[in-house]
Amino acid sequence: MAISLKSTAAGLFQLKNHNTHSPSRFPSFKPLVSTKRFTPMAALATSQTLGISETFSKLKNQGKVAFIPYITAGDPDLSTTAEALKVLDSCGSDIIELGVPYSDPLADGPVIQAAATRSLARGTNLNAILSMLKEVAPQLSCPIALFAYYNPILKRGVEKFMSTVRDVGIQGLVVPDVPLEETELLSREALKNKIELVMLTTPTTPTDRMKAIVEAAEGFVYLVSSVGVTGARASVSDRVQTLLAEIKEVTTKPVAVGFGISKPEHVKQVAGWGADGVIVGSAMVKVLGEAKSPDEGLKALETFTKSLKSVLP
Ligand SMILES: O=P(O)(O)OC[C@@H](O)[C@@H](O)c1c[nH]c2ccccc12
Repeated sequence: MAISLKSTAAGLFQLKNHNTHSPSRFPSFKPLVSTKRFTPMAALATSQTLGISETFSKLKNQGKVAFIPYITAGDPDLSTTAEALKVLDSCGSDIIELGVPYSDPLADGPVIQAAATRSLARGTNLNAILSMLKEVAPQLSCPIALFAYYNPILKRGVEKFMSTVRDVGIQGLVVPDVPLEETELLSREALKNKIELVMLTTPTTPTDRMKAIVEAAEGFVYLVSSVGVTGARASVSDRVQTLLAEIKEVTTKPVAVGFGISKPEHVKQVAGWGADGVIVGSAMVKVLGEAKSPDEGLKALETFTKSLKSVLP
C-alpha cells in the first residue's frame, strides 16, 4: 500500500463578464464573493501550463523549491474554491493539490475531515468540481494535482475517471489510499491521459517498498513526514532529513514533503533539508474554511500563502 493507513492514515467567478450577480455557472452554487478581486494571472496563462514534473524541472533549474498548497474543493463552497485557486496561483504556488471531499477520509485529520463534511453538506460532487475546473484550470499558471480517495475512482471506473479529469485540465493525481499492488491499472490509465500519478512513501515504509513506490511514482514522490493523519504539527520531525537523503539515494525524481507543515519556519526547514517541494494542507484549509465569511477566508488565505511562500528560495 502506497500509504499504509494504519501506520500513517493519510464560488463563482465569470471570466467572461464580471457581473457578480449573474446566476452561478456551477450547479446549485450561488456567487458568494466578488468576482472583481483578483486580476487573474490566468488571463495571461495559456493552456500550455507546464505539467507536474516539468514544473519541478523548471524550478530545479532556477534553484527553487516548489510551494504546494492543498485545499478541499467545495469548502466553504465551489465558488470560493474557484477564487481560492486563483489566489493560490497569484501568490506564487507552483502546484496546487485540490481535494475531492470524501465521506470516509481515513488519512485525514480533524481539519480536513471537517472541510470534507462541510463541502459534502453543501452538495459538492465530482461533476460540480469538474465543471468548475473546466473554467478555472485553463486560467491558472500552475498545474493542479487532484486528490481523490480510491473508492470514488473505482465507482466511476478508472478509465472514465482519468479521461474526465484530464479533459478539464488536471495534470496530476494523488490517491493516498491506493495499495501499491493495485496501482497498475491507475498508472496505465493515468499515463494514457498524460496525468502524472504521484505516489506516497512514509517514515514506516520499508526500504524495498519505498524503492518500488519511488519507481512507480510519476510527477513527484510524496514523502509523508510523520506517522498518523494529516494535521498541523508544532514542529516537523528532523527524521525527514534522513528520509529525504535515503529517497534521493535511489531516485532523481523530485521529492515533496507534506504532513504537519504549517509555519514559515517549517517551510524553510524542510526546504533546507533538500526537499524539492513543500506541501501545506490543513493549515490552508483551516484559514480558508473556518473564516467568518468566504471573503474573509480568501483574504486570510492570501496573507497566509504569501507568508509561507516568502521564505522559499
Ligand atoms: O494537512 P497537512 O498536515 O499539511 O498535510 C498535507 C495534506 O493535507 C495533503 O497533502 C493531503 C490531504 N489529504 C491527504 C490524504 C493523505 C495524504 C496527504 C493528504
